[in-house]
Amino acid sequence: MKPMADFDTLLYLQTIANHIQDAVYVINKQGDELFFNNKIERFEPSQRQHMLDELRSVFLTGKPSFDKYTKYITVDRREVHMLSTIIPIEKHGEIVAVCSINKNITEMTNLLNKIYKLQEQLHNYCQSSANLQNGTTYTFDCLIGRSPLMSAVINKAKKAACSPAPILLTGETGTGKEIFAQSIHNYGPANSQPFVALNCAAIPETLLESMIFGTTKGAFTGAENKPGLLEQAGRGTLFLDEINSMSLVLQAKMLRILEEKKFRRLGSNQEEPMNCRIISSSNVDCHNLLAENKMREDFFYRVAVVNLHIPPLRERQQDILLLARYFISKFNKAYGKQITRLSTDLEETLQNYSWPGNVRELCHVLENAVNFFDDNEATLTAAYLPDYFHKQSLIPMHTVEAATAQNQTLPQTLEGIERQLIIRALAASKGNITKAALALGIHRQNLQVRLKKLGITKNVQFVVK
Ligand SMILES: Nc1ncnc2c1ncn2[C@@H]1O[C@H](COP(=O)(O)OP(=O)(O)OP(=O)(O)O)[C@@H](O)[C@H]1O
Repeated sequence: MKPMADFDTLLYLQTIANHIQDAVYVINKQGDELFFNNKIERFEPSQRQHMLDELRSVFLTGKPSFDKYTKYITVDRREVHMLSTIIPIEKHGEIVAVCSINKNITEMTNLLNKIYKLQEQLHNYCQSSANLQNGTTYTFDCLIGRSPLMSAVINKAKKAACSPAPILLTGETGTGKEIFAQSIHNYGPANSQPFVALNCAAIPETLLESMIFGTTKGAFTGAENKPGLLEQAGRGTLFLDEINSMSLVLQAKMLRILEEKKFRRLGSNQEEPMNCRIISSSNVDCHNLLAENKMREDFFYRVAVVNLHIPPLRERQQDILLLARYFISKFNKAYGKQITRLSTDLEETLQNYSWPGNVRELCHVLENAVNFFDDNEATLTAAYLPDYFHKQSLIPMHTVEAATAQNQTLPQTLEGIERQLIIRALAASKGNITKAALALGIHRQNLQVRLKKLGITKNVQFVVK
C-alpha cells in the first residue's frame, strides 16, 4: 500500500476524531499540543489543566491508566462526569507523546442516578404502603429483578396468590422466600387480613406446637388461655418458614389440620375452624428430605399444592448489578456516602461470583464495602470486597483447563473445589456452621467432618482489603 503523506494522515485523523463523541488530546514531552479534536474546545481551562497534569504524570510513570473517573464542577455550577483513558505513545522504546481519550458520561450518570432515585422512592413507597397493619413490608413491586427466571416465578406467584391453595416456596438461603411470601399475601384477596410468620427452625419443638395451636389454662404447668398463630392469622396467611425443620410428629398433626380444616388448642376439646392460608418455605430440597424419611410424603403433597422455586442468584446474572445498585443507593443514604459509580472490575467480580448466600450475601458484602468506602472517592471498586473474593479470583476453579494446566488429579481438583465452596459458605455465614451447611445443602455434622478432614477453621475472616 502506498504510504500516506503526513498531511493526508493528519487530515484523515482530524476528520475522524472530530466525528467521535470522545475528547482526544495528545501532547509531547515538552507539553506542546500535538493533536486534539473539536470536543476538547468545550473543556473549561481548569478541566484542561487537570487533564494536562494527568498526562504529565503518565509521562513520568510510563504507565497507562484506563477509565479513570473524574467529576468536575463547571463555572456555571454544572457537574461533569468523565471517564479518561491515558496511553503513552512509544517510538524506539521511548515515550514521545501521551494521548488522552475522554468520555463524557454526565448524561448517562444523571440518568442512572434518576433510575436509582426512582427505584428507591418506589421501594420506600412500597414499604410504607405495604405496611398495612397486616404484619408485612413487601409487595411484588419491591422485588428487584428483571431476569427471565425471576419474571417467570413472579408471574406464577401472582397467579397462585389468587387461589387459596397452600404454597411451598423453595430455594437456597437468602433468595427472597420471605419477600415472596409477603408479596403473595399482599397480592391476594385476603390482603387486609393478618400475615403471621413463624420460623420453625428457631423455636424448640415443644414450644412450636403450642405456638401454632395455642393453649388452654392448665394444659401443662403454667399454661394460659392463649390463641395460637393459626387463630392469630384469622382469614389471612400463616407463613411457616424453614418447614424442613419440623419434626415428623408435628408434620402428622399439621397434615390432619390441613385436611380437616379444624384444630384444637393444646388442652382443649373444642374444635376451632382453620380459616387461614398456609404458605411454607424450605431452603433444602424437599425431595432429599423425603428420600431420607425426614419429611412425610403426604405432608409434603399437602403443603406443596403449589410449589414455587426461587432460583439462586448465580442463575439470574442480570439481576446481580440491578440489586447491587439498589443496595448501594440504600446504604449511601444510611451511611451518608456518595458512591456514584461501580468500577468495571467490581461489576465483573460481582457477576462472576457464585453467591452461595444469594441476595442476603450480596446485601451484606455491599453494606460492608460502603461502610469502609473512602469519602474522597466516587467509584466503588473491587478492592472494597471482602478478602475471600480476592482469593477466589486467584484460583480459576470453574475451568477444567485450570485443573489440567496444573496437572492435578481428579481427587486433588475435587478437594480444591470443595475447600473453596466451604470457605465461601463459611465466610458468607460469618462462621455460622448451621447456616453454612444449609447454604451448601449438607447436614451440619457432615460439614463438621469435612472441616476436620480439610483442616479448615470455622472462623474464616470477613476482612475488607
Ligand atoms: N429480589 C429481591 N429484591 C430486594 N431484596 C431482596 C430480594 N431478594 C432478597 N432480598 C433481600 O435479601 C434478604 C434475604 O431475603 P429473605 O429473608 O426473603 O430470604 P429467604 O430465602 O427467606 O432466606 P432464608 O431461607 O435464609 O430464610 C432480605 O434482606 C431481603 O430483603
